[in-house]
Amino acid sequence: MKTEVKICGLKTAEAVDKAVALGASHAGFIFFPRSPRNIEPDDAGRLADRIRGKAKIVAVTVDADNDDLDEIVSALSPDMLQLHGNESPDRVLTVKAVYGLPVIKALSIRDADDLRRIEPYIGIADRFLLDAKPPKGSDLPGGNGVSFDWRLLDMLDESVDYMLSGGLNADNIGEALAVTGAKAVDTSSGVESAPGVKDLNRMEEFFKAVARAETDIIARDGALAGRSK
Ligand SMILES: O=C(O)c1ccccc1NCC(=O)[C@H](O)[C@H](O)COP(=O)(O)O
Repeated sequence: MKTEVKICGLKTAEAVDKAVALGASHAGFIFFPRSPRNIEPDDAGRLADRIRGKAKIVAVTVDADNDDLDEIVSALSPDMLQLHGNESPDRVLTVKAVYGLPVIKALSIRDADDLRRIEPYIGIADRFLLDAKPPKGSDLPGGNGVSFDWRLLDMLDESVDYMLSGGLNADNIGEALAVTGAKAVDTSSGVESAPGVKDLNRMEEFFKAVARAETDIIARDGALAGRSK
């Protein structure tokens, strides 16, 4: 099956068009003023109009209140909301009820206890984005370009629908997919030339690396199945 790819932190028409041309399943827009990827809702809405129906439009917010969400949802008309702060399961339920949109709940992972924090959201969040814990000193909850130990995901129930995130780039996505078997991945700084500046060549390299990994995994699984006959 084709891996879903979310490109996050899009800010320009060139990057948005390229993401979709390369086959991105999701396009993420960041609404967090401290981020180098922050975008005004109206600007994001204009960019999203270029690709509506071709990739899912995701509004990424951090502990946003309803006033902020009202403005973002009305300007962007997203397909999904990504809640990337400390939103509780109750808050996720409220956001879903108020906006009638599916929610991706982002969780930051460093160890097994962090992964267990997924439990109260199961059946509430529509999808999870498993990102690395921000490094000490970072004032961004995401987009930090760091990975977590992917082997932790061995303990995750197979029914959990998640996107693998955190420090993914063309050099490590093959190993990340081989270790986790993730069906969906997310990248931001790994396809940038500077914070907030998407690099079209790096985006292309990322998609090529995903395609190579898919071929390798099919070959590996085929060889394993052959051996067990
Ligand atoms: O990317 C940001 O600047 C950001 C800021 C505030 C909240 C979330 C943010 N990013 C969310 C994402 O979905 C990123 O793609 C994810 O954190 C992975 O980023 P990276 O490690 O740079 O690939």
